[in-house]
Amino acid sequence: MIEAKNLTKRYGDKIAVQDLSFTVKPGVVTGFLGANGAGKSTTMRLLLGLDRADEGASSIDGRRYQDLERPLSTVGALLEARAVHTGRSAYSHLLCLAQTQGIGKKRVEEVLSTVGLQDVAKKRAGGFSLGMGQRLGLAAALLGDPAVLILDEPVNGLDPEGILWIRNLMKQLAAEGRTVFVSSHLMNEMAVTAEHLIVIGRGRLMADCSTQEFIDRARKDAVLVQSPDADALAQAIARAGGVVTPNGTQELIVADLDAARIGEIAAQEGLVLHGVTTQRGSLEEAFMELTRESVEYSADTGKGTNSKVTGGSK
Ligand SMILES: Nc1ncnc2c1ncn2[C@@H]1O[C@H](COP(=O)(O)OP(=O)(O)OP(=O)(O)O)[C@@H](O)[C@H]1O
Repeated sequence: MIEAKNLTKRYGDKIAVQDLSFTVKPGVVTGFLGANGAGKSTTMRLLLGLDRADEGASSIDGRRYQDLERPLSTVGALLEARAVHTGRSAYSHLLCLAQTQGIGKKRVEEVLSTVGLQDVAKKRAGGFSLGMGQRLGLAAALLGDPAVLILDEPVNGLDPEGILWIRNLMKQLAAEGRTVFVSSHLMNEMAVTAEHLIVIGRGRLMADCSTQEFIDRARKDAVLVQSPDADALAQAIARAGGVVTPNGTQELIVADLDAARIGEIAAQEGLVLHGVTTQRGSLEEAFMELTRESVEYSADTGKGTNSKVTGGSK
């Protein structure tokens, strides 16, 4: 389990992370979502003791990262895939890492095969593509068979097949009971990967809830209604509490009432319906909107001004 309590990190005048508190539980993939520059990498560096928080504290399995006796066996991290000694082969890179923590050769071979690099294990890591570099970084994270994984934008540079592969791997690692904390700026990717989401904007917590809850809350569905009796139907829908926007002479866009209810109203009123289609709002758009609100709020001076966005998020 990962815990962050009131984490704040400043770089000069710039506040990268502000009073951030959350808990990441084992058994599910938790997505760490935020626009570029929201503070995801900074938070992950703080969790891993690579940077010092100005205020607040964090722990992994109840202990500060610095106090872990065998860090690689407790928490595996993927921060920067390119941080590999370019002249070394993938195998020797992993072997060097393994030897610092008393991990054997067999485990090196195992993780190379888990990430699908067994055939290029003896090749120079410097010549690897970005996607292969990500796989190697992931192999390093898995080396100590850790119960906690912290992965910063792991799908970066991967092709669609690689993205699917890493998505399934993360789910499998979580299903094994591990804590999997993965950052991304891509809402749609997180929607299909993570069961729980921690969303930040400008270093502040905006949401901490299940992915389904976030989607339900963020999405504004509308219903497209086609009818030769559009005017009469519009009035009946409005009386029932729907918000109607005419869209041409025979079309209405309705908010705040679902398709089934609209069908019932038409039947009750004896009005002809040609079509009733629920239009799902784009998740990516909803996320951008949420992020934009937080940016505007925090730019606004006031403390705690993002409470509107965080409201009911637990
Ligand atoms: N070492 C640093 N010195 C100064 N400013 C920094 C430093 N590291 C991060 N920042 C700033 O802190 C803010 C948060 O950056 P961070 O990299 O944590 O965001 P992020 O959410 O990971 O973004 P991205 O998705 O682009 O990686 C940004 O405005 C960034 O410019």
